[in-house]
Amino acid sequence: ENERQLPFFDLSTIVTATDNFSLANKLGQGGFGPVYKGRLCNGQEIAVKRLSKTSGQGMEEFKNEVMLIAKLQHRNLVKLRGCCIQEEEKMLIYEYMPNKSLDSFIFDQIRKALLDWTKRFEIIVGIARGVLYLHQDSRLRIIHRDLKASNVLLDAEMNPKISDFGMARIFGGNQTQANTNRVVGTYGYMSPEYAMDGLFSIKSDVFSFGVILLEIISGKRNNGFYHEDRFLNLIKHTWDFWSEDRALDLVDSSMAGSYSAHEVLRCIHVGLLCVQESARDRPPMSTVIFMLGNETTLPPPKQPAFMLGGNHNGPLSSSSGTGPCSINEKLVVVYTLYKLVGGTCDNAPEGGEVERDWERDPIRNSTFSECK
Ligand SMILES: Nc1ncnc2c1ncn2[C@@H]1O[C@H](COP(=O)(O)OP(=O)(O)OP(=O)(O)O)[C@@H](O)[C@H]1O
Repeated sequence: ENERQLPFFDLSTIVTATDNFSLANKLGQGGFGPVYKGRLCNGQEIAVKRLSKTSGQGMEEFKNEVMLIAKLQHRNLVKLRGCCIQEEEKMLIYEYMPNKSLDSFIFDQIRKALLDWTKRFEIIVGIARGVLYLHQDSRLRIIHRDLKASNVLLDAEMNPKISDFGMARIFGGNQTQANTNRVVGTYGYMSPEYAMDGLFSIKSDVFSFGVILLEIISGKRNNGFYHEDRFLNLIKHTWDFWSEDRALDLVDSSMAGSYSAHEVLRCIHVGLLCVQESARDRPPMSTVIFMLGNETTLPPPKQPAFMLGGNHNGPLSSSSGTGPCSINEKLVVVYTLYKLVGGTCDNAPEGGEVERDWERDPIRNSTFSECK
């Protein structure tokens, strides 16, 4: 029992559990490194994230962060069971989620049919509750910073569980610069103030949540989205439909019309409130949950931030021939274009919540300011 409280696993335990990190057990490759499925000798299934060796963080810091994060518990968070450290190797051990990630359902032509409206609505509310816990209810106040459909895993009952929370802290340093592909793959979910100015706050998570919500309803990715031969993104698409009073045209056709139009419209409305251009206008997660579950009058959404998605073969590819241009180059282009067509740039989140990547103290990282 004593051992169970310590979240440290022996390397030999993990080697046995994963059959020496066999290819057959590899679940996938994320920006932090490969992930393996494992089975402990008591039969419990685990997922092992083997961190690439680029982390600059010391072992003691790493252990401390894992101990803090492992204490967070909520039915909509993937449980971090602990870690395994051996010389230069660092691994994170999570509970295993048999249904993989949300993106493997909502963007898959066959599997998306398994998600009817009731289930999709439950998933939306579940994600919202998980994020609220991170923002408000846990001992540590956590801004996730990388909320996206592939970071929402599904358990055996298809309950959504958020993963990868606390990675900024666990991984140390600036996680978004750990891997370029990672950034490119993720920025369809980034709020404009985070993408452009490195400002993150609970409101940048709200923005990402709004994108996931719209993706769940439409079955389309915010990035790399084409419509009638035009490169569009889902946010712009939603806004256009909404403005033309035909928001239901957004709904994933695999739901075959069997949904409550009233509920769907309300959800789209909430999604649009979450992706508003100005962080200040976006509701906090507590309000989001209230709005999803109650018949209150919602304020009209203001124009969202129209960021183009993360398709680096898309119209913003570098022409230099030296590989894709940097994320910031692309975003500057997009954002400048956006401003030229009349968007405003009043993006500063409320005072006190604004944090800048480059000003963060990597140890006493304010993403995790302790709550009283
Ligand atoms: N606890 C888990 N249970 C089951 N599968 C998991 C678990 N954690 C991760 N996976 C799977 O492992 C793969 C890699 O996951 P990971 O979170 O590292 O990367 P990602 O979300 O694809 O990208 P990123 O690192 O940018 O977040 C994904 O296919 C994911 O579904």
